[in-house]
Amino acid sequence: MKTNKLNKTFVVIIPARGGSERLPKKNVLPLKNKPLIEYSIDFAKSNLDYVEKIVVTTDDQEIKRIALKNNVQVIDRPKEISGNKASTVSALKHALLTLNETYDFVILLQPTNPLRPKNLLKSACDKIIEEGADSLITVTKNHHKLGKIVNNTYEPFLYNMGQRSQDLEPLYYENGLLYITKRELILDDKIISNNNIPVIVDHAFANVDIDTMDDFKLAEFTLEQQKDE
Ligand SMILES: CC(=O)N[C@H]1[C@H]([C@H](O)[C@H](O)CO)O[C@](O)(C(=O)O)C[C@@H]1O
Repeated sequence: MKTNKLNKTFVVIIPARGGSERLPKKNVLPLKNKPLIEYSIDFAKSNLDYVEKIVVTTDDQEIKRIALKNNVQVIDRPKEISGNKASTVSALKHALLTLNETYDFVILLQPTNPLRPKNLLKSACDKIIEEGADSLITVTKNHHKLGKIVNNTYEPFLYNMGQRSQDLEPLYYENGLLYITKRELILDDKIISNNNIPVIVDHAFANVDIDTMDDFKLAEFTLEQQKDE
């Protein structure tokens, strides 16, 4: 296996089920004429100085065809772990156990987060190695004043009504852009552990996480805006 400057091996795994419910066939929907999954494949390919291998795991023939056309390895994801309740980690674990090679870290790229800042993967890999962590997750600062509805009444959550937003305790959301996890953790059915580190992403791309047609339209809009900058 070739090694990168970090002397660790990274495999990118892109899990792409065929049977999305809210937005049918979402992983292959054309975003500006390119199937959604190709954004993650291309992103991984632009980082081949860090990444040893790119793998798509899928139960779907069309996704398989697109992945093969892009020259990446395909792992056939068994039906039992391809339903709408199947966890992402079960697909990653199956892929790792199916591959003949052993890698130090898995980089998970979700096809539903097609837009990522250019240097995200390299800076995240550098960070997890520098800090000696076993897992890494990308997050973004939340700018909403969140609350709960209890007994038909709104209750502010972790703030007081009228409190200035600058004075609130910062909260972050999981943006889904990228995860890095040590092989052993995945084999133990975990994507992040208590020893994880966050990478804070402050970029419009972090708002794009596609579950619905509205999310898809936001992706189109965000991509269009970015082109103008
Ligand atoms: C690695 C991981 O846990 N992925 C999960 C993602 C992310 O939590 C989300 O994309 C973050 O924005 O959410 C799901 O797609 C979802 O909510 O249906 C389930 C999926 O297993």
